Amino acid sequence: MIDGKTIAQTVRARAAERAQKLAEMGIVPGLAVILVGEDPASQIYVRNKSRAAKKVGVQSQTIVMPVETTEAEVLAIVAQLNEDAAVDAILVQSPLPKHIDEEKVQEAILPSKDVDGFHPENIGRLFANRAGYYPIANTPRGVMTLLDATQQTLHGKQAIVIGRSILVGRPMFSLLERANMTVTLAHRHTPRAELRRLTQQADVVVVATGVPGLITGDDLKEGATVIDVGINRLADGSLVGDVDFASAEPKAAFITPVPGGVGPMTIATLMQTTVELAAVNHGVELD
Ligand SMILES: Nc1nc(=O)c2c([nH]1)NC[C@@H]1CN(c3ccc(C(=O)N[C@@H](CCC(=O)O)C(=O)O)cc3)C=[N+]21
Ligand SMILES: [Mg+2]
Repeated sequence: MIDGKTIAQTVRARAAERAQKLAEMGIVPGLAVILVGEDPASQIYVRNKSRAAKKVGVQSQTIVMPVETTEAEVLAIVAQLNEDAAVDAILVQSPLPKHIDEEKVQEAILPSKDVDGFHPENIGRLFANRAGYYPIANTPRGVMTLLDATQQTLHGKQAIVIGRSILVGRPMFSLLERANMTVTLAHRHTPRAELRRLTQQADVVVVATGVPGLITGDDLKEGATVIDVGINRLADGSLVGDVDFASAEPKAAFITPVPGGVGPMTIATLMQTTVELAAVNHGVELD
């Protein structure tokens, strides 16, 4: 079992150390989170983010806006945060209400404050495998930290990513390819039988679809590493991933639980990225 909570704690502690170093130079990393509407899951994540920020020494502010907020109003807040020297990192919680063009909002955030790594300029840098520092989406980046903690060789092995979102699948594909894996990107149009054939070959399976129980033990190769990015709340209030844990766990060499796997890692990585942006934006070199 890959213990996301413990690994997240290690990442947070390291971010706290670096934030402390910056504070000694008079730089307090600043994170601004914009939440539009009252989606209950989003409220939980945003609360978790501000809690983590407090622990790490990141100055965080959450801007809560009503569901009827216009796109222009969101863009105006983003513009204001772009100008605010105390703000190093801007995150607009997804999903936004349907009347707001999410891509337009993502593109309005300064690439140098784009803590989610969703701006096309940052995505382009990642996809093109450019050198130098730029923010990378926190969920897939956190997944790489989890894989690193398993201390296995990725180089030359096979990976499959299921789901092609900007939040997870696309950047995940790039990061695994960068680790010199052979990567397949599957999605809703991949025929079911084809998907099973592909997952049965894979050494690393990353599932990010929002379909509970999509992947079972029968879909896996013996000894696979299984990363479950899904978070699905069932009618009884329980939280499950996209992987049927009970059947997958006996076949997997490593597997992440839900909750307590990728979720806490995403938040810890967000703190890591915020501290890095503060350093880069103030021209400070961190070790
Ligand atoms: N701009 C933007 N950036 C994001 O990174 C982003 C987003 N929008 N929208 C939604 C997704 C999802 N996400 C999660 C964060 C924390 C947990 C988390 O803390 N999960 C806990 C459980 C939380 C619970 O009880 O519901 C766990 O898995 O153990 C989950 C999911 C960030 N996302
Ligand atoms: Mg500051």
